[in-house]
Amino acid sequence: MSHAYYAEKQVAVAAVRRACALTSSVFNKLVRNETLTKDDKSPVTVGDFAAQAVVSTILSRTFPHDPIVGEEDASDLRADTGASLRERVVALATESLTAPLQPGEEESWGLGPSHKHTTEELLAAIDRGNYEGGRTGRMWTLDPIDGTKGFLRGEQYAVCLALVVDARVELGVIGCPNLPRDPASPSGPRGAVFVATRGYGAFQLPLAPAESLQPEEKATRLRIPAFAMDTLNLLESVEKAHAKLSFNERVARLLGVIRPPTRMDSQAKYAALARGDGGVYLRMPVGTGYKEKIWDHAPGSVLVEEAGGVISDSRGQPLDFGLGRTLGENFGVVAAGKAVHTKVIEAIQRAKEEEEKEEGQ
Ligand SMILES: Nc1ncnc2c1ncn2[C@@H]1O[C@H](COP(=O)(O)OS(=O)(=O)O)[C@@H](OP(=O)(O)O)[C@H]1O
Ligand SMILES: [Mg+2]
Ligand SMILES: [Mg+2]
Ligand SMILES: [Mg+2]
Repeated sequence: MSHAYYAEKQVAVAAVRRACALTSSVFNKLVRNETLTKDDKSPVTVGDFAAQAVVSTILSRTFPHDPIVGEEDASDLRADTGASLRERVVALATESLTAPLQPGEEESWGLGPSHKHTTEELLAAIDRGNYEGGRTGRMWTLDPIDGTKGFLRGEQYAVCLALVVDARVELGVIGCPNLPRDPASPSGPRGAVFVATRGYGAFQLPLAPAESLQPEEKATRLRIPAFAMDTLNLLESVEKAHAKLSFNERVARLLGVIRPPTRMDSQAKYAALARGDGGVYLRMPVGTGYKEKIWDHAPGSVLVEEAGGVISDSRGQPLDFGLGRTLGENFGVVAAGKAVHTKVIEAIQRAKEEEEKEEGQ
């Protein structure tokens, strides 16, 4: 097989799968048995750091010249006060990296029982995520746990990785350990990986590598279906501090949407959209001047586009992944199937006018 970025896709899927196994095990070992309440936020911190160490280690072996824009850095772990956290991160990352090779993985990726990983190497791997981003060249962007709050609640979160080349997202991988495999059976088996390479479509793969000896074999191609306004619903953030949900309500009313919104943490929202489980991703800024991070949208954007959808800011302008670690000026994010997207942008305009009128009274 030799489609564009095929090697990158194989590595990225494997890395995200390893990181998903790690974060699930952190949740089972540390969160569910209440270690969290004793030691405040550290379980998630441990999960974030260790997952970033694992993905970055794999990328540094396979694509040593590619910089990484990652959410986390190791400064807290290097501090004297970080000693116990550091030990746990090193143990978790080592356990994950030295687990037996899975189908499709190679020992030269730094994986398997024969490899040693020193503390300094793992901290350096985390710190490789410090790249400042930019308009030209290749770079990866990594969110080791997207939807931290969802992770802690045992709800949705995602391990997210994208390859950006000259400010264009070419490849996106989103691992969703808690997402139902089949949206038609919400209480059925959970866990899936979503992958899109630009020009080659969007796919859902099994979370467990052993279930897909040939990665394409068990892949389901994703297309956003056409929605009528009475079947449409909004996909939105759980956290009120992350998005202006009252504005979403206004937009839904103007669109004639009847179904209630689906609230879900993380880029699992983009995965749901890509497979037709919800018709619009709508995220409006809350007015605090927060700048959206590229790792929170890069993988989701290519997934949605390859599923036949459109993603833009709330004025219909493309998202710009070439500005650095953030999307710069924040005017929200809208993603949907083509026809619906146009209607949502219009409705947002009307909703803004409505809001301004009310505020002016
Ligand atoms: N103030 C503010 N405004 C907007 N967005 C913010 C804000 N603060 C955080 N974040 C980012 O939101 C990421 C979580 O994804 P969502 O907001 O889609 O989900 S949810 O809010 O948790 O339901 C979350 O990603 P993680 O930190 O990886 O969990 C943040 O990057
Ligand atoms: Mg995030
Ligand atoms: Mg995160
Ligand atoms: Mg975070």
